[in-house]
Amino acid sequence: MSIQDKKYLLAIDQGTTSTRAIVYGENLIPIASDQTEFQQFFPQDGWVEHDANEIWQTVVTTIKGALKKANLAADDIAAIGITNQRETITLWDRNSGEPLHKAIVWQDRRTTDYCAELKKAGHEETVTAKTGLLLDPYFSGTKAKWLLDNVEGARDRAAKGELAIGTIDSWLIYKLTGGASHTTDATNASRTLLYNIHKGEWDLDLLDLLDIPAALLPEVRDCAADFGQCDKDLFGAAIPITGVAGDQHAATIGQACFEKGMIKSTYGTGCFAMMNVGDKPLASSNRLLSTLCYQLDGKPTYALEGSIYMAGATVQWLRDGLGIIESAAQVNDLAAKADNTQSVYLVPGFVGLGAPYWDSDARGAIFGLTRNSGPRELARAALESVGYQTRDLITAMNADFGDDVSLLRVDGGMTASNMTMQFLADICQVPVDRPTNLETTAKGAAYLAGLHVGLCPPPQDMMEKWELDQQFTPQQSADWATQKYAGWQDAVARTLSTHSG
Ligand SMILES: Nc1ncnc2c1ncn2[C@@H]1O[C@H](COP(=O)(O)OP(=O)(O)O)[C@@H](O)[C@H]1O
Ligand SMILES: O=P(O)(O)OC[C@H](O)CO
Repeated sequence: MSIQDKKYLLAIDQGTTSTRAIVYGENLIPIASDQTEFQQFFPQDGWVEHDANEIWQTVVTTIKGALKKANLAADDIAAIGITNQRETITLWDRNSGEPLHKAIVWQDRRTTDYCAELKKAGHEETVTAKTGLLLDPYFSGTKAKWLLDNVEGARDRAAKGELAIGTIDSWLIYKLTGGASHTTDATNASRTLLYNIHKGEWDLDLLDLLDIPAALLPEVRDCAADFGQCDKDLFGAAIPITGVAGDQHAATIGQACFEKGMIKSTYGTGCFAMMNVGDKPLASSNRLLSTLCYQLDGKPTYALEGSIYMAGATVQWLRDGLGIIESAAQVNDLAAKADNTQSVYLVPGFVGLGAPYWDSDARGAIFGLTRNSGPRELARAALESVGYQTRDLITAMNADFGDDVSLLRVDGGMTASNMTMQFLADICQVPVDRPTNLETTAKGAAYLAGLHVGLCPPPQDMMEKWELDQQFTPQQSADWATQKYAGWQDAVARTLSTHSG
């Protein structure tokens, strides 16, 4: 069958806790999917690792599972798109394809001291100017250096050209193509701390600073490009891989935020807000990240990003840590019964605070408890913390962008909570739009793959096809929002590790 006769696309969504494969039919309608979780390793306090081989196996089984459920053969698939947890890094042997160590996950804080040393030595300004990022252990570069310094023999073997390094997309492409392609896309590259977002290339000064040999790194391509073909022995046909983007970038594409000023916010475990800022990078003066939004036809489009570590994960804490609910969905009924006269604030700094505070040493705190406070007020405070944190990001984005955000597109598991979405609209004082398709990440990856093989229309058409499920408009006054938010700001100030009280 020639590629023009094939109607189906397949997206791999390789996330932090699970891997999903989704088969799409015409007009990007999902027709079958398969999902599997994999093990999280916590070898020390603050360390988080994944077994790259296990991830690879989950990709193989979910692809086979999704094809089976769709009743299709590999030969029916026109192209594969890959989207992935970002920043997580793995080092492997180029010949055997075996990892030398477990992958170091984006949440891992083992390079905190090294980042502090680099900051102290005055390197942050240069790093931020070149990459748009901050000297934080979140990003891949310092993790890559840790691997080279700590895996026995890695530096020698790297010097001999025997090793390869890459983010999860790059690892999966390598495995899918039977070792034929060591590539990545510009969005994933832009999260490594090694990629110059202005020049669109690996930055030799930064590679030098972090002591990482350039020969280890993958070749960087557009998001819709030829990344190689699957080894036909894997699924029975040599399916081309033609779309790749980091998960938050793919969600921005899946939400059709193709115009400057459009913003999406994804509420899963954490929350990641991304604003399309057009064809020039916008340096943040408010501790946001300046990053790639996507790159098509060799032309980069840039974004401002705010990353929050705890959104739905705070609801999980109510369930698993406090035991006051049995399922995430129950939080809504509980919160709906909260006493409106109480002002309880929960600052979810369980693993530190992300944007715009970037305080690794802060820890969670609850303020405003009275003798009448109980599970109901805590449930409401947990949901509201998501709204307050989003207002933090929007305030920073408005200041950086120079124009106020007028609409927020949302997606992710937590958007099922109408109460959270209404509070989000009220506290941010902007309409919140929830689309019919909440699997925007996988959809974005499938779109990129389809765009390259001519199965998907240009971005403008995608914007017209975006479908609203429900809009939440602000029901409270701006004064109400300002007053509630002032209480949050006070609570955060008292939670930061620099607070002296
Ligand atoms: N009805 C709900 N109300 C509030 N939170 C919810 C609800 N359903 C799911 N969640 C939260 O959403 C998160 C799951 O969203 P998902 O997008 O699947 O996350 P991820 O892709 O990061 O694993 C969980 O942390 C869960 O606590
Ligand atoms: O896998 P997720 O959905 O938790 O996303 C992780 C982000 O890409 C980390 O930057």
